[in-house]
Amino acid sequence: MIRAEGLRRTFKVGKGTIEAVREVSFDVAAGELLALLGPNGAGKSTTLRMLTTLLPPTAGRVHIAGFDAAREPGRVRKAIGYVGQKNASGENHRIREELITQGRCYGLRLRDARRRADEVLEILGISDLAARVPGSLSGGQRRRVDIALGLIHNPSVLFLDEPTTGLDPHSRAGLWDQIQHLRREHGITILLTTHYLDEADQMAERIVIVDQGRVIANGTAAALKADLAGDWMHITTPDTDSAHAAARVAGQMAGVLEVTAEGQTVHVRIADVDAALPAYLRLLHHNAITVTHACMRRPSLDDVFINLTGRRLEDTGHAYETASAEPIGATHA
Ligand SMILES: Nc1ncnc2c1ncn2[C@@H]1O[C@H](COP(=O)(O)OP(=O)(O)OP(=O)(O)O)[C@@H](O)[C@H]1O
Repeated sequence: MIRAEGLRRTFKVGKGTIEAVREVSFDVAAGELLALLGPNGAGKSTTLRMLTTLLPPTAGRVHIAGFDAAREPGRVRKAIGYVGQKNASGENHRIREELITQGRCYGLRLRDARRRADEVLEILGISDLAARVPGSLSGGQRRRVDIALGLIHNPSVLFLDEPTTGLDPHSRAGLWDQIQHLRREHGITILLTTHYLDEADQMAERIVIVDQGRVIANGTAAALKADLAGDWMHITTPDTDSAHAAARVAGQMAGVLEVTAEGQTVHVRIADVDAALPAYLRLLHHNAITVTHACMRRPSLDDVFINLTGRRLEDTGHAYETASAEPIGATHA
């Protein structure tokens, strides 16, 4: 449904050139929900703007719903909805009237625009806001109105640029329910960008990680974590000699990716920790090594990013907090 092939975009700034997108290629199947994740300045918004015909690529091709974006931009625009980072509705226009006006801009007859406006209000669960003006709404309500506007012409593909940024955790969870509902009940293909690692982890079917204008990973959260990070086991021993002995034992186990001894503790990165931890404890017992504490940790998407780039997502820009760490009502620039 969405195909990005060798996308590249440079910007001239003064005498220099910024390579915002160097090489981005991926596909999104019909009905799939894909999250584009990456640090600030990675090239996510630029990619989205190229996919939605708002910006011509320096090189590469875009196909949406079978149409070539360079040759048939009008048909692509009819097939897609785009919800940018800024609010799309006028401050003082009543929501339903705004929806009807924008529906008319897409060529809907008045009767159809009215019917569709009521439909999208219903889909987004905001029928009670029909007569309100955007200026009087909460952040979460406004984002729903923006998405309703993006859906007014009944697109089969929806692009959302950081739809949950600036929302409190409760509104964010509610909006995600709506986004999941759009995909599940209405079969809409959705591509969104997000800052929130845990949000991408829990909600997206597939994640494309972008860094410095390039795709560096593409897969389900579970597959990325299993392939690129591995699970961890941590065990503590009574003394450093025991820890070193325990590290040697771990080094002989199948599936081990990394072993470090730190004081009395041993950290082991390994595939399939569920099976590995009991096996490791049995081996340590067999080697007469005492264990005073043992635990395991599944990797996060941040671990995936560290393994790919050597940097933490949190350190690469601002605003890479996890959803739960953000105070209620916080906003982002
Ligand atoms: N119109 C422009 N002119 C010059 N440079 C630009 C322009 N648009 C984007 N850039 C630069 O291209 C790079 C990629 O920007 P982009 O907005 O695509 O990143 P992003 O991943 O969406 O970041 P964020 O998460 O902060 O929105 C950045 O260095 C940005 O400053």
